[in-house]
Amino acid sequence: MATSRFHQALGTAQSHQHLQNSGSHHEFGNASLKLISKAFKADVGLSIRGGYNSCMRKSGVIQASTSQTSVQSVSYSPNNSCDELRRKSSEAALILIRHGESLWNEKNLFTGCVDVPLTKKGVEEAIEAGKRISNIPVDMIYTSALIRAQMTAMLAMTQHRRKKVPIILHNENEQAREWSRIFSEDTKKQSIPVVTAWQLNERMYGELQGLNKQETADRFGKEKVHEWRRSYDIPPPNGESLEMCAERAVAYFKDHIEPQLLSGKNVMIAAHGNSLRSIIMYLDKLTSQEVINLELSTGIPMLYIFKGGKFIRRGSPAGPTEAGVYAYTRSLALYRQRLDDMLH
Ligand SMILES: O=C(O)[C@@H](CO)OP(=O)(O)O
Repeated sequence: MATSRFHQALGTAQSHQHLQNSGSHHEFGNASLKLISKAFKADVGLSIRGGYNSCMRKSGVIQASTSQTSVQSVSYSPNNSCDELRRKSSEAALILIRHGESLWNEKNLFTGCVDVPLTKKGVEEAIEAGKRISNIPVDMIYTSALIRAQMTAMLAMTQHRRKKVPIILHNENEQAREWSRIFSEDTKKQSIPVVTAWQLNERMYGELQGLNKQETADRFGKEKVHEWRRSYDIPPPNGESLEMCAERAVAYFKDHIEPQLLSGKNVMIAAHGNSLRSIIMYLDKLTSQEVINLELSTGIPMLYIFKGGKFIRRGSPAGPTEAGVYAYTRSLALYRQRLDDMLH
């Protein structure tokens, strides 16, 4: 019985850490983006990514930059001679979004791996999230296998200024792959591959799935239910603990998503409260005590920059305009400037 560990955890859990309010690492604060873009105008000719791409082309490693619709075509070679240069010079954006409100969030039911769609409010949250990331580059999208995460990703992308088309990859068998082939290179260039992975699913909530959260707390006690919901290593009855969820979600992140970031691709992940908590625990190097206090709201995008092998949290866009709340890096400011130039 891990009650004492639970009480210990509860002691440190007095003030919950809401990521969207944290606002840490805001390098450029509230400076207007125009000013940022101007300040870094000198960097325009010296595109970091350009240098990296030519290096990759020379080495024959790069396939089709952002245009490929098959993840299999991405080749990442850790021993490549250009790797060091790439690691030092390139940066990639990583956006994490917990899905918008689902019909079972609304009813306060434990959901886990039950595949429930969004509510109208959830649809609106996803669209709002999309507005906040509409100036951040997205080259690849990863979602769980569950419809609420997929709806969120797709709805968010309807707001993106670049207007690329997110396309779900069907790699389940040879026929699915063959039947979903695209035969135009131009069309491929205007699309974003969307990879669905069960490993990013919500924590499997075992025998709590479908139960009302309040009724469960009334029946088993508030503390026991908090332990099931937020402790790191105590699983709910016949379900996954956060630790077990991390074993598949973080492993998937390291094996499949990190190599994309390393190769300079900007990635968005649409997933769930607990699969994302486990990934954030890895990114922010949180302890099993600290992660207890980590709460994610529905439909709030979080931005990380991957640079020099490190993940830097750039705050979370909680304000009305993303420029004021995101801390843009030089490359992001440049990307936005290009969008402005292209669209005006
Ligand atoms: O029901 C669930 O699947 C999750 C997320 O909504 O609940 P909890 O807040 O307990 O992690």
